[in-house]
Amino acid sequence: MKLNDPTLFQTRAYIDGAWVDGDDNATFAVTNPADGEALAQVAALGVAETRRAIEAAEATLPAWRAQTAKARSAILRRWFDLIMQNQEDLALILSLEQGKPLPESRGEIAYGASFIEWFAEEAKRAYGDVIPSTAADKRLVTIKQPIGVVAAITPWNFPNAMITRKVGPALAAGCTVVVKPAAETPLSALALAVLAERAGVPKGVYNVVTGNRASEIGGELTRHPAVRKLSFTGSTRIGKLLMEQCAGTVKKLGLELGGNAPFIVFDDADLDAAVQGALASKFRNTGQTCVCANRLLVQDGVYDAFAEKLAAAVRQMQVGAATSGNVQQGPLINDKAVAKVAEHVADAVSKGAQVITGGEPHPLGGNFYQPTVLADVTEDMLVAREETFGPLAPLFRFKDEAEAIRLANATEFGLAAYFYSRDIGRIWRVAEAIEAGMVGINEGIISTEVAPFGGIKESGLGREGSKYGLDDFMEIKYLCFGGLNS
Ligand SMILES: NC(=O)C1=CN([C@@H]2O[C@H](COP(=O)(O)OP(=O)(O)OC[C@H]3O[C@@H](n4cnc5c(N)ncnc54)[C@H](OP(=O)(O)O)[C@@H]3O)[C@@H](O)[C@H]2O)C=CC1
Ligand SMILES: O=C(O)CCCC(=O)O
Repeated sequence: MKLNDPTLFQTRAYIDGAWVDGDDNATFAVTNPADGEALAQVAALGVAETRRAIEAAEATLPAWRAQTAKARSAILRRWFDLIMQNQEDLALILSLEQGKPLPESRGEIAYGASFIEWFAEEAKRAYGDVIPSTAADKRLVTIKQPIGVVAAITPWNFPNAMITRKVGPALAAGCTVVVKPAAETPLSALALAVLAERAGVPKGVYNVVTGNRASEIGGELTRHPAVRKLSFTGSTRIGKLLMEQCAGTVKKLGLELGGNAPFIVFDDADLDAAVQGALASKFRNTGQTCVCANRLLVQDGVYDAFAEKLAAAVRQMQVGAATSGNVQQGPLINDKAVAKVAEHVADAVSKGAQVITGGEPHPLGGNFYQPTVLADVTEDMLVAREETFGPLAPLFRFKDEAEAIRLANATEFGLAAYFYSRDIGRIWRVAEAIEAGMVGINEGIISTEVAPFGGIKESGLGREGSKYGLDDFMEIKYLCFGGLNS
């Protein structure tokens, strides 16, 4: 890996401002999903080291939260500047461990940095209230205070931005953090730690516990009473498990879990715009985002035309390794991910779906799968219920608006949804009827640091980013001042 600044490449965990090995010196391999090449052996930590990280975060909490919001903001701003100054190196590390094409990785670094910049600004706006009193001799006031030590467990699909979207508001609020990055992608988390240290984040405020025994690290993070909030992005199965584990110490929870996003194309849609939106939403990060369109619902009158246009565009997509030039689709993260796409395709085809394009592992082999479009997909197929998390666009057919809404909401998930229409009445009706935390209307890309990201139903709890994001890391304290008449 040829970096402009080789010191960004770290393989030891970062606890209390020091780079550390696991107590037993164990390591685990981080590989490039494009070719299986070993990139690094990274320190594999366990329960004892996790506890030390929590204790470091606890010890430094009083000093960090005592700093003025302006002082914390200045440090975060320097961290943002350093991330952007090192965008190219960070993007390369990210692409090699995660697989997304370099331009997408550059985009993720800028997106990730934007949360640090945004919360550096929001740090200064954690206002309380003065509540009109119900008694003449009392004054009622609220203040906001940092919740305490935060644990963040992050996924491999956004190795940078899922950390900054949690750590930015936590640090801005005055919390300290222990991050456990996904075992597939710890190098991006460690590179962020190098820059945090350089920016002046004090020791113990940002800790990174690397490891490949997630249940041990997660067990300690959810058990330890000093951890007051757990922020998790990942699968619904693990989110539910962590929720149970947090019950014992009643931690506050932020959960960004799975989705099953509908992408609806009505008869009156601008079809070319809908195709562009579908490409962006479905195939971003090779289909591996929780807000990726999972079910494309297309109205009868435009079904064939949309299918043809989408398939033509998908056939043009270049597939390859992240660093191999003009590619739009990288490898999937691992062989399990490839197997899930293949299972969804096989199940759909066995029940009558038609492959319009793709439908097979890519000739490049390994973790590459062809970008795929399936037609005649129906509700009894696996793709209707499960998140594929891969480059598969299944086209369902519907007759009218009521059926579209019924199909869209026929899922336990409620993260993102998208629809294309030019009828303003329909736009309002559908936007209000859809059960999702985020709705893209004539738009396939909805993520930005200034808007609230999060889901309803089994897609999670809380909102990240935006003016609401800071509150999730703060407690409201009510102060009742009495005795004013004496
Ligand atoms: N909402 C989203 O953005 C994401 C959704 N997913 C969905 O989940 C599916 C499976 O992906 P997968 O990577 O297995 O997702 P997981 O939920 O298993 O992993 C996400 C994070 O949780 C950690 N983790 C796993 N098990 C535990 C545990 N028992 N205690 C504490 N932490 C734990 C992982 O660590 P480790 O890496 O060490 O196992 C990782 O850091 C995907 O196909 C996709 O459908 C996946 C990733 C992100
Ligand atoms: O898949 C995820 O969990 C992260 C969503 C990426 C985004 O913020 O758009």
